[in-house]
Amino acid sequence: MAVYTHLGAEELARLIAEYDVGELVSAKGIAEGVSNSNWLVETTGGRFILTMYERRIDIAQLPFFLGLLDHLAAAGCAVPATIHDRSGEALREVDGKAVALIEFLPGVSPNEPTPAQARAVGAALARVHLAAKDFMPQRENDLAPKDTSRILDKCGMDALRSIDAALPEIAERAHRLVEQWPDDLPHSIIHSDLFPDNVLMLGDEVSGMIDFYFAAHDMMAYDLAVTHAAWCFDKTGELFDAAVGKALVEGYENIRPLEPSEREALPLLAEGACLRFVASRAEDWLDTPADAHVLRKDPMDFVRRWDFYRDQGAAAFA
Ligand SMILES: Nc1ncnc2c1ncn2[C@@H]1O[C@H](COP(=O)(O)OP(=O)(O)O)[C@@H](O)[C@H]1O
Ligand SMILES: N[C@@H](CCOP(=O)(O)O)C(=O)O
Repeated sequence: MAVYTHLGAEELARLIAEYDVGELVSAKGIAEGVSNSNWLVETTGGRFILTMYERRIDIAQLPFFLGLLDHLAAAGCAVPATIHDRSGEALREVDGKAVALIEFLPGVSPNEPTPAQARAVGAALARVHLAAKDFMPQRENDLAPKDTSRILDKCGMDALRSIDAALPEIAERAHRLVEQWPDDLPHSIIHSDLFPDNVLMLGDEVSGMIDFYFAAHDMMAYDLAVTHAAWCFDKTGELFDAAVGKALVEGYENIRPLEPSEREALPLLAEGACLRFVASRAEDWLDTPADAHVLRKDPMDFVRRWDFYRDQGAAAFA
C-alpha cells in the first residue's frame, strides 16, 4: 500500500487549482510504492502524479531532487518533469506535508526483465550520468558503505540474528568492505535505486525513470553496479541471468564507455550495492510492525547476491 494520507475531494480540487493544469476530473490512489503516498490525477488538461512525501525523505533536500528531475527532463532524459504552480514553485504543502505534482509518464515496470530491456536501461542510466554532470547542486550519498555498515551495527547483533542467523557475520563482512572501498572513480549524480519497479517501459524502450529520492553525488560505476544487482537476479537473489547482466553493461557502454579502473572495480562496487540493500532492508524489517500493511523486503535476497559477487568476482561481469 502506498497511500498513507486521505485527501478529500475539496482539498484535492483546491490544490490542483494552484496549478495551471485544468480542472480536477479524478484522483486515484496508487497501490505500488512504499515510502510516499501517490495519486494518479486526471484533469481537463491531462494526467499527473501527485506525490505526498511521507517518510525517509528529508524535506530540506526535496528542492535538490525536484530540481534534478527538471534538469534531466530538460536534457532529454526519460524522467518526469515537475509541474510548477502559478507562483513558480515545484513544492507545496498540504496539511503540513510536502507535495509535488509530477508529469505522468506511460509504461509498466518489467517483472522479468529481458536482455533487450536491460540494454535500454543501461543506456538510459548512462544518459542520466552524462546529463547530470552540469547539475550544480550537490548532495552527498548518505548510504555509502561506511554509512550502511553503521546502520547494520546500529540494528544490533541480536536483532539481526532474529531476522536471520547469517546476518551478524554479514555485519562483520561489511566492516572489511568499508576498508577496501574506492572513492577515486569518476563521479556524477547517481540514481542509487534503479530497480525494475523504478523504471517504466513501453516494450523494450525506457519511457520513464522515477523515484530519484536517493540520488546523490557518487561514483557512476557504483550506480551501474546497483542496477546490475537489481536487474540481473530473480527476486530472492538465487538465480543470476548472465544475458541480462551482459546487455545492461553493453547498453551503458554504448553511451558512456567505462574506464578500465571502473570495469575492474565493478565486482567490489556490486558488493557495496548489496550491503546497501541488506542494511536498509534489515533496518526497515526491524522498524516495521509484523501486522503493518507494508510488504517487508527480505535482506537475505541481497546477502545471496553479495555471496554471488564475492564468489564470482570479475566473472560476474564477463
Ligand atoms: N511520473 C510517473 N509516471 C507514471 N507513474 C508513476 C510516476 N511516478 C510514480 N508512478 C507510479 O507510482 C508508483 C509508486 O511510485 P514511487 O515513486 O516508486 O513510490 P515510492 O517512493 O513510495 O516507492 C510507481 O510504481 C508507478 O506506478
Ligand atoms: N529498492 C529498495 C527499496 C527502496 O524503496 P522504494 O520503494 O523507495 O524504491 C529495495 O528493494 O530494497
